[in-house]
Amino acid sequence: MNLGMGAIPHNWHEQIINHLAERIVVVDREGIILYINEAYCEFLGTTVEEAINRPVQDVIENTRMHIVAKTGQKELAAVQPINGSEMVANRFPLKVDGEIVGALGAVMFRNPEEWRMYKTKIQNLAEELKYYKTKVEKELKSKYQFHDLIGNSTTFLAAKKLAERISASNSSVLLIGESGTGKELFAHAIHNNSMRGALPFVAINCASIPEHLLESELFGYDDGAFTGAKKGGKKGQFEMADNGSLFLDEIGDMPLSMQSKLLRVLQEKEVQRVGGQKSIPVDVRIIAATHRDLEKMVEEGDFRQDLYYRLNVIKIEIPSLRKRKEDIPFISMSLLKKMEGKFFRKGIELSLEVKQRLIQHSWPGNIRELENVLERAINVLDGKRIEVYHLPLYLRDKEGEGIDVKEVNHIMNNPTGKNPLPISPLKETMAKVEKEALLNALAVTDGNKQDAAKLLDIGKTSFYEKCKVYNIKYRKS
Ligand SMILES: Nc1ncnc2c1ncn2[C@@H]1O[C@H](COP(=O)(O)OP(=O)(O)OP(=O)(O)O)[C@@H](O)[C@H]1O
Repeated sequence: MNLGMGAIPHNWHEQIINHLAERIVVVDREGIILYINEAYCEFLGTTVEEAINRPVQDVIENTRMHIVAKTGQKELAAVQPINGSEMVANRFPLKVDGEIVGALGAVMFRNPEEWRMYKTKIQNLAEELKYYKTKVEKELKSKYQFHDLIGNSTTFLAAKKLAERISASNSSVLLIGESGTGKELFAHAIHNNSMRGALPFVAINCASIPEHLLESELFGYDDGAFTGAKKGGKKGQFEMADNGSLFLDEIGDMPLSMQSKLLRVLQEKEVQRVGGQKSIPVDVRIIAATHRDLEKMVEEGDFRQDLYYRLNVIKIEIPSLRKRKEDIPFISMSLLKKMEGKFFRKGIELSLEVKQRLIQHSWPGNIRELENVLERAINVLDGKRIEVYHLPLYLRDKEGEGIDVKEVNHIMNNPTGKNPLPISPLKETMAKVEKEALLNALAVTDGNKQDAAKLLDIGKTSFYEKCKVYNIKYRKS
């Protein structure tokens, strides 16, 4: 029994081929046309008789059939401009007994109508792509402003004030704080409040990108820089952030080799794409953040000192929630208000005991953890009041653990986080407030008296004198 094409009558073959595909051409090893169908000739504006036995390059514009017939390498979905239109061609080498004997080429779309339909579809896709591209570009804009940063404690307000004051400058900013303290929010707000606010804000998490991809992510790559590289190359985050701000999150996790490259870019203010020769000038403000102790990392040789100095022009320490417990009730209520909208709920409140538990907890995950706890509670809540049994187990079990009842009560009686001033002789109150202001400024600048004086807008000498009066000997943390 004949199971191959031989079973099909010979005079059917051409019809089958023509129905199957589009426009077809077959060449021999030398690239001479052995077969070409009428549809293809019609499209080319020639006839089968004229085309047969001629070199394929003389008949078909931009063809590579003669090359495929030599190399034996197939080429799929290759875009081939013919007659002013972009055609999509598949080219296959033909092998008989393991030897290349020629090549088969098929150009998709049998007639101009089909081509037009395809073109419309592609056009729609291209438009969609453009739409999403602009959308993504818009999303490069920063989302948060200073008023989104919740907190009334003096340490938090001092950090926020410092951030507001330095927004306008072009200097690098280093945000230090535990995970979930709001470093990214601060970065957004600083950018938004600067002259660059309307320009791109690009964020990159140095810890989440595999080491081998970090360089091309930051600096981009040129055409053919590596296998799998996108045709035409790709812009890196530095180029994307040009004229705007680049937020380098988890900078402490950047490998040493990349630190040197980053330093070079910061010094020279130009990038070189991976695999590229050209230097591209970039004007980018760097806002870096980390939860790590960079100074210790420098001492231990894990972070470049010169890069640390470059980044640490303005250092802002964001206090952990543990260190501003007085903010907990206020932040919890503000977060609940925001969540009410998301969950279509209204008037949710916290029971007294819940407030106590929240104040007692040490919040290693800071505001992110608090957000999760509250969101979980809303999800399991039937009524309006969040009770202890709505909290996750690890918070429910805290009963009695290291409670400083006095502190908790003080915070509970002062839910806005603002310290009420005692009723005592005015001079005494003034002195108390002044001392607290000096200490807070020192805490924010990590003991740097000159910066602390600037923050309080007083002269250095006056600052030193006041420190002496109040017997302040601040030690770096
Ligand atoms: N002061 C704040 N006011 C309101 N929400 C805050 C504040 N700080 C943080 N958040 C919220 O807490 C979550 C974590 O904030 P963010 O991502 O900025 O922290 P982070 O310090 O950058 O964390 P990580 O170091 O883990 O990246 C976010 O959902 C953010 O909206």
